[in-house]
Amino acid sequence: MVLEKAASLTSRAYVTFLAGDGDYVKGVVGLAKGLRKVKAAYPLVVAVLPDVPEEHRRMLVAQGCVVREIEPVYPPENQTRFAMAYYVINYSKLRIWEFVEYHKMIYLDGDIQVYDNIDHLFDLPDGYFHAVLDCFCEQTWSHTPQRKIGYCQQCPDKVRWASELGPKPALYFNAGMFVYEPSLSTYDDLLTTLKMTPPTPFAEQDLLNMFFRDIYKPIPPVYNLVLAMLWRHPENIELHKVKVVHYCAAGSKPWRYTGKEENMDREDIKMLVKKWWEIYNDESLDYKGTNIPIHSGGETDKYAAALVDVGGVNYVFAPSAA
Ligand SMILES: O=c1ccn([C@@H]2O[C@H](COP(=O)(O)OP(=O)(O)O[C@H]3O[C@H](CO)[C@H](O)[C@H](O)[C@H]3O)[C@@H](O)[C@H]2O)c(=O)[nH]1
Ligand SMILES: O[C@H]1[C@H](O)[C@@H](O)[C@H](O)[C@@H](O)[C@H]1O
Ligand SMILES: [Mn+2]
Repeated sequence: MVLEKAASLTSRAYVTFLAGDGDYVKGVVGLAKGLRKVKAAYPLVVAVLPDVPEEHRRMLVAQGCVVREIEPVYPPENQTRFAMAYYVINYSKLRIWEFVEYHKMIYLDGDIQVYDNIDHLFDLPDGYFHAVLDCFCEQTWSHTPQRKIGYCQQCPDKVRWASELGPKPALYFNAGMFVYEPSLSTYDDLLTTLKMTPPTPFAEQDLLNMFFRDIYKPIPPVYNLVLAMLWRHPENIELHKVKVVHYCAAGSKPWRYTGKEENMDREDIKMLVKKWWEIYNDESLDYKGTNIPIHSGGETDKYAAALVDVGGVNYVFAPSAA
């Protein structure tokens, strides 16, 4: 029992979220292969909603992912217009706080690719919420006073915050990537807060920003390049140093890319889309282990393996994403 607890305290995993029977599964397959390419030491857990078809789950397990079904989480009834209608399903992401068999996790959207190893982020201090600052300049922000006056936290001195609008907004992160610690009490608090809070255009991203405001610590933009940064704030980005790319700009999802939407004909975008496809199509990155779809993680696997040798602890191993 004590040993089990010790193991669970050190376990780590990447986690992503998958909903529906559409093409986001391609994003998750690409992500699993990308993590393997950079030799990530920890597995990729995929939190799937019940509407993800069996065939897609099998594809993910075949790619070495740990598939975990989650129940949907719905926001309270409200007339809000989400920035994208489908953002409503993203509240279900909150379920990842229930994955308490892991001590620490790195959440990555399915439209993210990892081009460099980021395992070191698991060593960031506990007790905080680490994520990258968002940019307020795209059309999706048109409902906000920030966008109306042209204020962006990426260049807070270019257009200063207008005090007539009230206090300066708190730092705001993009919720496509973050480092967090699962916790049942945090999960309960998140759900209680959700029930009391009318939904807003960026759905759970707004909720998480409000909820973790006091413990939020920004990490550098190389850990979640929101593509619009390339044309909105090029002075803040050194593209060759970027480790994690988030294909979130309108028209940029690699598996749907046509190049026709605004900004999508840029050379840097074409290069990033090509890089994504190279990983997705690289058969040498396909998972080659044996799948036992029950989870554990990284260093803990090795530790647990030792425990099994001595006997006494009934562990089953999951493949690492690496
Ligand atoms: O049909 C879908 C739609 C979304 N997703 C999952 O949900 C994630 C979020 O959707 P997008 O990546 O399309 O959303 P954006 O990057 O445009 O949105 C940002 O704002 C959202 C507000 O809800 C979330 O916080 C999201 O994580 C954050 O990156 C996807 O990556 C994917 O993992 C699916 O599985 N199927
Ligand atoms: O979640 C949203 C989304 O990813 C948008 O595409 C982007 O413009 C925003 O900055 C972000 O907050
Ligand atoms: Mn995304």
